[in-house]
Amino acid sequence: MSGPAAPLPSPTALPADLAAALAVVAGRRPLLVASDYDGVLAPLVGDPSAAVPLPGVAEALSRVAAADGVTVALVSGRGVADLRAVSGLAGPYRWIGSHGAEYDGPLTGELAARRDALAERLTPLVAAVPGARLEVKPASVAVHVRQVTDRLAAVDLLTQADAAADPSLTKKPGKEVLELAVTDADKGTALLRLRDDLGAVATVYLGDDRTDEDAFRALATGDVTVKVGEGETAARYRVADPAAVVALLEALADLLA
Ligand SMILES: O=P(O)(O)OC[C@H]1O[C@H](O[C@H]2O[C@H](CO)[C@@H](O)[C@H](O)[C@H]2O)[C@H](O)[C@@H](O)[C@@H]1O
Repeated sequence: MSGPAAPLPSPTALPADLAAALAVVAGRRPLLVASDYDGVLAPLVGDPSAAVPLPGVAEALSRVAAADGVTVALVSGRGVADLRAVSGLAGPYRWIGSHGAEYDGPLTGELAARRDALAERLTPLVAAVPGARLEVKPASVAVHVRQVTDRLAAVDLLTQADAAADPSLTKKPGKEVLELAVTDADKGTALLRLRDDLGAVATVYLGDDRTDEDAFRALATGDVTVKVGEGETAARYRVADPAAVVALLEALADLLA
C-alpha cells in the first residue's frame, strides 16, 4: 500500500550540503558574509537603474549584520554610490564597488579622465545599435546589450567594444555586458583585503557572474562560496536564483540568532 505522496521540495529549499556548511560557518567568529548584488540580491532586469532587491533581502541582511562578530559586505561591479541608491539598502555594511576598485572611499579624479576618454570612443559604437546602453561608472565603462533585440548586432557590438580596448584596460565580461575597466582591481583581491582587515576566520560569499569567480577562487576550502544560477563555477555550492538567496540569508540569520 502506498503512503501519501512526498511533498515536492520547495524551489527555495537549500541543498543539504549547503545547509550543513552554513551551520558550521555560523559558529565561527569573526565571520564575513559578503554578497554580490545584481543577479543575486536583485533579479536581472533590462534597465540597470531598475534592479531592486527581492522582498526579504533587506531584513535578512540586517538580521545577519546584527549578530555579534559578523560583518556584512556588499561587493559589486557597480560604483558604491550607484549601488547604495539603486538598492536602497542601508545598514552597518561594508561597501565595495567597481569590482573592488572602490574599497575605502571614492576613486581619485585621475582615473575619471581615462574613463571619460574611453566612453567617448565607445559612444558612437553603442549609439549605432538600437537597445544598446552605455553605462559610465567610477572606474569603467560598460556596454550593455540585454535590450538589443537583434542578437547578431549584440554580439557584434561586444566584439567591437572588445577590440576597442587598449592593453591598459581590464576586460570584464558579464551577463549581456562587457565592461572595460581603468584599474585591474577584482572582487577576489578586495575580498581577501577585507577579510584580513577584519581578521575574519571564515567567509560566506554569494555571486552569479564571471567577475564573482575571482572571489570564489580567492577563498579557501573552509569558506562557503555559493554560485547563484547555472554555469561553470569555482564555487563549492550552488542555489538556483535570487529567491533561493533570500532563503539562504534567512537560514543564516536564524543560525546566527
Ligand atoms: O557585481 P554585480 O553587483 O553583479 O554587478 C554587475 C553589473 O550589474 C549590472 O548589470 C547587470 O545587471 C543589470 C540589471 O539587472 C542588467 O541589465 C545587465 O544586463 C547586467 O549585466 C550593472 O549595470 C553593472 O554596472 C554591474 O557591473
